[in-house]
Amino acid sequence: MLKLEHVKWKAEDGEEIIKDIDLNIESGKLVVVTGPNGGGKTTLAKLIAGIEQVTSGKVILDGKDITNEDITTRAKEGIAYAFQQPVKFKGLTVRDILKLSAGKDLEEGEACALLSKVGLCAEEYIDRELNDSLSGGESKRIEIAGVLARDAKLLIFDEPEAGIDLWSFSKLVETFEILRKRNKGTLLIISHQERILSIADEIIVISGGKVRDMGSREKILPTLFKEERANMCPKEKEL
Ligand SMILES: Nc1ncnc2c1ncn2[C@@H]1O[C@H](COP(=O)(O)OP(=O)(O)OP(=O)(O)O)[C@@H](O)[C@H]1O
Repeated sequence: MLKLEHVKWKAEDGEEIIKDIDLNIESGKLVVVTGPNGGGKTTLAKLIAGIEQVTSGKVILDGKDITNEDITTRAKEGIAYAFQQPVKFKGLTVRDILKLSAGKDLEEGEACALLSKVGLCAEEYIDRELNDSLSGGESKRIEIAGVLARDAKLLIFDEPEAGIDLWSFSKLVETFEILRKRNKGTLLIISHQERILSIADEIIVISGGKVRDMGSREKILPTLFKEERANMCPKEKEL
């Protein structure tokens, strides 16, 4: 469903951050993108969602070349993206943002069900304003609920575990598993979390702007941490 062909991205200073990435992601899969900090995972997700535009190469969604389409058009084509650092919208309530994300009026019950999927008590949060009074973890969960509200073909979550308490995280992992079972759309999750890696159909390891490895969870997981160890500097290994 999603194909990247020779995708490269250079930052403004000319440094090549994404170096010739080819990917083929099948429909209905739960794919986890992992790898060391600074490896290029978020940049890759932004290139897929259209937040950044590729320097060269192609992005193809369901056979359609969307390389030159902007973020709004890609959202209409069915790509939903939950930022690593959620965006705040002063003046809007949680209910407003869920409606906007869904692109339709939501019944009270539907909005509450979305909040419950991310471990938030709807009664307490539905009329809260999206301002600085929300904690980082609360904002993050509301942002994820917004992405879940979208009937998207490709749901991208950037480190959904970041700042989320263990109970809510378990709830979120359950939600990811339910979404996968429904086989409705593809989930692309950037994560370092073992619990998320352990439910992946496919794992893609990104490091130094390249795909270092990819394949089924059974193939990748046994060697994943050994490889990370091999990449450590000698002093670190001695610890
Ligand atoms: N706009 C930019 N200008 C310059 N450098 C950038 C820009 N965006 C990202 N980078 C650099 O590109 C590299 C990859 O960043 P990216 O955020 O994609 O990594 P990541 O794998 O998601 O890391 P993490 O696991 O820490 O979230 C980093 O070295 C980062 O500093």
